[in-house]
Amino acid sequence: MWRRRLGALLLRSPPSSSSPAASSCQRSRHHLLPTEEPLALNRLARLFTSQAGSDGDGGHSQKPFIAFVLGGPGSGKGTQCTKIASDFGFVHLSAGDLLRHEIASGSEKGELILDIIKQGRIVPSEITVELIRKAMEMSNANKVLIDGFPRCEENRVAFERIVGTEPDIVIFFDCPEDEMVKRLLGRNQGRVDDNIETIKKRLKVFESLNIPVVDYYSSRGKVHKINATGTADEIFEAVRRIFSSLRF
Ligand SMILES: Nc1ncnc2c1ncn2[C@@H]1O[C@H](COP(=O)(O)OP(=O)(O)OP(=O)(O)O)[C@@H](O)[C@H]1O
Ligand SMILES: Nc1ccn([C@@H]2O[C@H](COP(=O)(O)O)[C@@H](O)[C@H]2O)c(=O)n1
Ligand SMILES: [Mg+2]
Repeated sequence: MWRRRLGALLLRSPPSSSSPAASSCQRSRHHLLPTEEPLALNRLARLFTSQAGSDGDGGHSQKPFIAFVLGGPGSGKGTQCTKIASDFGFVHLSAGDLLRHEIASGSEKGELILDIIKQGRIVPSEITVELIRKAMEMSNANKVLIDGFPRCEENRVAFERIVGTEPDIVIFFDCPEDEMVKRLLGRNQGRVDDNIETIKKRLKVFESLNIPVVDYYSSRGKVHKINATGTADEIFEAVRRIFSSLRF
């Protein structure tokens, strides 16, 4: 059972050091918020030790099929994920949406996340991975799209460590910067990061931290690169060809 393996992995995880919260991808080691590590590890350890060996929880006994969906800000990840979810029966988990939901909850962690998102930086990996892990557990899905994750090498490593698995495929939407900027400035959804100053920072972070992750998965033969120019429907035709050829 993939969850049981995850439990074992968690219980073997070496303790991380605590440090003041900052954007973890800008730092070189794994960091947790001061109160985060005992909370996360205890909760996870409890979950996986109490459920180990029990398939009667209604959960899937097999690892879900996981597609990471990457691309620059405004490249159309969310738009295409909605279509994939509807046509191919995937659950769509957007890392950005999960973080915004945490902000909306009014939690202390949400205040930290808001501050980082306003700066176009990357939220500490353990926070994001824990939100994704919980959402995966709750959805109980066997096909999952994880949109906007991993954004940096540390995100990637934290996912493998905490969730205990790798993506089956990685979709990469390749879009020119001027097109992404135009789309973001026209999005009009009231996002705190859709202003030209933050967009410039997000583009820099994308180039310096996210592209290396795409390169990593390319070297492992997992990346499907899609030209993200044209209409959303035209792009989805290319997406459809990829998903139609998969065996989940
Ligand atoms: N092919 C397209 N042509 C023109 N506009 C598009 C296209 N695809 C998406 N859009 C629009 O561009 C904006 C950004 O799209 P979307 O939210 O899907 O991007 P994203 O990659 O999820 O961005 P972010 O990383 O900021 O969440 C939206 O307003 C969306 O309606
Ligand atoms: N793995 C992630 C994903 C997102 N963020 C932060 O959220 C912002 C918005 O993300 P979108 O995918 O909705 O564009 C992003 O700019 C980051 O600040 C993150 O830290 N880690
Ligand atoms: Mg999005």
